[in-house]
Amino acid sequence: MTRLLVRGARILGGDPADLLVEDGVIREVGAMGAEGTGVEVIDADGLVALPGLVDLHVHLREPGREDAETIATGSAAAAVGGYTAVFAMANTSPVTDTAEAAERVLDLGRAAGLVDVVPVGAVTKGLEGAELAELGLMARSRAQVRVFSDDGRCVHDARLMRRALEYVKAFGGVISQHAQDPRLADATACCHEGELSGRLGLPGWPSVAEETIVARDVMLARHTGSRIHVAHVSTAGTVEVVRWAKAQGIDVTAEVTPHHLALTTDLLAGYDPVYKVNPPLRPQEDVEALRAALADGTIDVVATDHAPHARQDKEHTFVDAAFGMLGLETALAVVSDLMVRPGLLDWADVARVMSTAPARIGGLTGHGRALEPGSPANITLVDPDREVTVDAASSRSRSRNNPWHGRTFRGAVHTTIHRGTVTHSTDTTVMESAS
Ligand SMILES: NC(=O)N[C@@H](CC(=O)O)C(=O)O
Ligand SMILES: [Zn+2]
Ligand SMILES: [Zn+2]
Repeated sequence: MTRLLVRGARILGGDPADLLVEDGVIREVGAMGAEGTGVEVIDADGLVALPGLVDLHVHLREPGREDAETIATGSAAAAVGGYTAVFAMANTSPVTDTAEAAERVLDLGRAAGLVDVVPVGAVTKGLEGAELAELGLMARSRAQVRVFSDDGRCVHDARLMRRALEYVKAFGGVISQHAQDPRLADATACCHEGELSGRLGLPGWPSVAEETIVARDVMLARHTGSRIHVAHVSTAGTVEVVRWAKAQGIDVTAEVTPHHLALTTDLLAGYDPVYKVNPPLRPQEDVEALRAALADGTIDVVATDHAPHARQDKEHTFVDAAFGMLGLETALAVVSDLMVRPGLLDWADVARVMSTAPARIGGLTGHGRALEPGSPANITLVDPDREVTVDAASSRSRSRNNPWHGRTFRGAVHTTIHRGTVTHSTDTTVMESAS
């Protein structure tokens, strides 16, 4: 029997307690005596214990672009970031649009063994936006797909979106929408449309291209009685729509990325493609609205949209570079520094937005649970006072498109425990007591 004792962690930032883990399950929580023999002990004095983090939105690139990331390297980055489960988007090659493809992602995740890798199924075949994929077969497969998304592309055909919502309702699924009206923001659009895009001569991506799709989708969710999730919200107007829809009782949830909470469009002035991302970085007013919406619960989740890209795809002129940036290893530090330190969120809120809510939205029962006896031992220990300076070169990701290189954050993941096994630790004092 493998036993692990976490000594004196502040549960959700509250009172300290000991957590005893046996065979992948939390057995006891409280004040425990001497550990006895054969117990691995983690001294968690001063650390905060959260339920293992869950990321609703990552790109792991396997199959097809293993030069940018694999399920194994992405899982390693996830463990470093405090994650115990990640939802792997379907925009791989081939696309995850069949039961077999979804099961393959699941199996590769299990083989890597560091986090639960949960496949997201495509909404439409080949992400082409023309014909629904095999949603029911993916749902009934071993992978039990519950989240469907054409992420990278918008499901822009209202009739298809309506059908998809009706379909997934039958098995409690959800559609995660990449909201980008392709007529208002086409594939070349790469900079928030405003004064700066004009000055830089970059094709503009107006906020309204996101907001109109979200407005349409919440009405389709109301009409169908189904569930919609808005991926990577980037504008204040989208926040208003989501707030209104929730007030109507519409079943909508929303996520924000660490980069949209922290970075603004003026970073594009140097034309550095590391800041090229979809949706684009927005002005400060939007960033502030996003922070406020996360704090007041209008936005449910922080998801990274971890989007690794190989050098040859990213190191181009701005207009030719790929969209996307890394996020898994740094998300908790960004949220700690930007949201917890100024008092916009407390650690119980972080547990909600980075674990409980994403697990619930994605239908994962083994994650996001209270740290109490009987729960699976998915636990993240955070050192709220540790300062870390991000070094892109030391990333576990296979890619280097890291927008945080050189930045210092206060608050860092200390240890990640996945199903009772330590998958990441910054602590050299983790020890096995003599048996
Ligand atoms: N976010 C991005 O800029 N890129 C994502 C796709 C996406 O999330 O839309 C990718 O797959 O690289
Ligand atoms: Zn997207
Ligand atoms: Zn994405």
